[in-house]
Amino acid sequence: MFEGHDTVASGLSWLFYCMSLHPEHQQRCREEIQGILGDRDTIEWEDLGKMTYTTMCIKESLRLFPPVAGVSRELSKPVTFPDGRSLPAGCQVGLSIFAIHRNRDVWEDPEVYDPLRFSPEKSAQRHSHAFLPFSAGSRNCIGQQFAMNELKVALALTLQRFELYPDPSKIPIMRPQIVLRSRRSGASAENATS
Ligand code: HEM
Repeated sequence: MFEGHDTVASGLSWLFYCMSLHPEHQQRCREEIQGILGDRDTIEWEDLGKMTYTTMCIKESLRLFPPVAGVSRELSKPVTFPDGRSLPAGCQVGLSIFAIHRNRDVWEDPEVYDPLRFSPEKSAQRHSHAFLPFSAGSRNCIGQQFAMNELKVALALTLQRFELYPDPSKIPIMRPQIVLRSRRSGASAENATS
């Protein structure tokens, strides 16, 4: 349940929340999706690769609210850091994905939701491990492509029908468990056609 379900549920909840807070990005995604789908209410495989702005919005949401906020590893060999400090083999090391995603040395105004950080040009300038929602290395997430596709499909079909608004009476409170949850929903939806 943790790997395939709770993670996507967390990612989707925070994505809806980000969209509700940023109607301009929400509308740009909606227009992109309408341009791809036209009158269709089903999504074909080829549609997914065309959702470039939507993908940037999803990534920015995964940066600010990584469903898996941290991972841990047991060192199989000693590690020496650039500053000369080192850790011996056998150490348990915790890695905060949440903190990496908000590192001021890497991300300008890290608290700001800005999908354009994930434009191809800006992404190319960044270290490959600056953005790690699916971890990295040999034990990274085997479901990441599937997860991204689920998020795209769910967002596309939702934005086609609904407008998302923030709910000020239910501002979410982050609750990092194994998966980053919220105590409250944070957003509500209204039929986009009414
Ligand atoms: C937004 C959704 C998801 C996120 C953020 C996510 C994140 C992660 C992360 C960070 C890890 C590494 C854990 C670690 O290093 O200890 C992981 C592992 C894993 N994920 Fe995902 N995941 C997501 C969705 C999925 C889906 C949809 C599936 C399956 C269809 C899946 C299957 C797995 C499996 C099997 C592992 C363990 C891989 C291994 O240990 O070799 N994940 N995931």
